[in-house]
Amino acid sequence: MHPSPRLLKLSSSSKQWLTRHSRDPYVKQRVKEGFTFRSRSAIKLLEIDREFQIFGTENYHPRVVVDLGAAPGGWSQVTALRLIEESLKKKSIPEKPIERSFGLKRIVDEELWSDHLTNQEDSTSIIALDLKRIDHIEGVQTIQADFLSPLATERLGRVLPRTTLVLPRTTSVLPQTTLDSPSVDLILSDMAANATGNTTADIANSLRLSEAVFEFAQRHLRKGGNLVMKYFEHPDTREFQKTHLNTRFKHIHRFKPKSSRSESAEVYWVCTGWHEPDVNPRRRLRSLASWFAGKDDGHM
Ligand SMILES: C[S@@+](CC[C@H](N)C(=O)[O-])C[C@H]1O[C@@H](n2cnc3c(N)ncnc32)[C@H](O)[C@@H]1O
Repeated sequence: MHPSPRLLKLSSSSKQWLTRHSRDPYVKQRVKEGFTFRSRSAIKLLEIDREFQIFGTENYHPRVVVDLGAAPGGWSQVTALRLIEESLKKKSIPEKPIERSFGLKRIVDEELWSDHLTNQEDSTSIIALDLKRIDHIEGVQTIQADFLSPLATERLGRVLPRTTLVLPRTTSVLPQTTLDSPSVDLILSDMAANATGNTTADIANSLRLSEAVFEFAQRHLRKGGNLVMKYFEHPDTREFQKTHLNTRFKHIHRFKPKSSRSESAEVYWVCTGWHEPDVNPRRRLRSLASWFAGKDDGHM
């Protein structure tokens, strides 16, 4: 077969990309059964969820999810669909696995969907942020901002649901004290800075994003909350895991989805069980020893 005239005009790297793209089974998978996820990345999140049940188990039901680096919106679509599925499961309404029915209308009818959005008990909050504009997704609030800018912090702070903690009264004279407590159950970050071609600079940029996500978790992730974050394999990212993630999460897994291209250095941290920093020196020493021995899954 002769290549089309349009293909002939492209550079050889673009041609290679197009050929690889058209043969990629995961690109085909995202346009299955009449519904198109906006990104191939959506399939990676489905894989992560299948492996680690990040959207729900019998006794874990995330209600507030923040999706960072969300454009064009594949992960947010998956999140919206999976949270509905889990809520239907709770109500014992038979759900169909979304791998087999990607379309929202195939999973729930309009009535169930609007019931889900208005029912306080079930209400979920999905907030998606990106430098780029994200087209509307039902059930998802979108923010266009640079996550590293103060504007993003301010806008996220404004839309995040508030959970107020009423502290016990110490005396009847002083007024009751209330505190805003963290409200986020799950943070997703598929953020990736544009590659510069300089590995040192690329790793530094990627670490800056990871550190900002960790700071966000310190302010907003509730106890027991979870985090899924993309990173690029490098000794510096190992160090970041040791000094940051290992001190605050109960379990840390490093997971490379099958749908992630093998030539890409991207991997995902799947971190569960956010907790206060561990101050027991003996336990910290034991965990560090097993970390150095390479036996851990990052568990401190
Ligand atoms: C791989 S894409 C995410 C794909 C997305 N998970 C999906 O399924 O559609 C990475 C995204 O990170 C965003 N990004 C990179 N740096 C960012 C920053 N500082 N603030 C916000 N978004 C950022 C990029 O604009 C890009 O859209």
